[in-house]
Amino acid sequence: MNADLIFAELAAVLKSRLPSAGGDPDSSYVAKLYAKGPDAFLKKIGEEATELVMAAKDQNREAIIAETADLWFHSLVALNYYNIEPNDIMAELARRQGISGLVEKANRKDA
Ligand SMILES: N=c1c2ncn([C@@H]3O[C@H](COP(=O)(O)OP(=O)(O)OP(=O)(O)O)[C@@H](O)[C@H]3O)c2ncn1[C@@H]1O[C@H](COP(=O)(O)O)[C@@H](O)[C@H]1O
Repeated sequence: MNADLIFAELAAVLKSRLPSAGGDPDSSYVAKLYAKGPDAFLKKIGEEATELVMAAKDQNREAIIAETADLWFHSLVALNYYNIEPNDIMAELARRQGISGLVEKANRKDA
């Protein structure tokens, strides 16, 4: 299993679900979300994040995995809508590699 490939393949499918690409809300969950507008998928991100927190509080491993998948999926739906590629997030994480969060925070101008 190759995480990069899975993200890239999913991103390509999500692109095809945009209204501009002819996504059909009658046959596609993602196209239905896009047809409803950003509030619909942004609300799902909030819901899935809450469900992940509850799964973690319950120490339910299977639920943590499932809810994280739901959260990542709906986040990718949102990223695609805003024309941001999964690779853009990977690049940001790569940029942060090796920089302690404590050091980064201390160096913020407004810290
Ligand atoms: N990875 C996913 C994926 N993960 C979760 N979901 C859907 O997300 C929805 C929300 O999950 P919930 O557990 O919150 O279910 P719910 O409360 O009944 O949902 P709501 O009615 O509140 O929206 C469910 O309908 C899930 O099936 C997904 N739907 C699609 N994908 C991927 O997206 C591709 C395109 O999907 P379509 O656009 O539907 O063809 C698929 O081939 C998959 O690869």
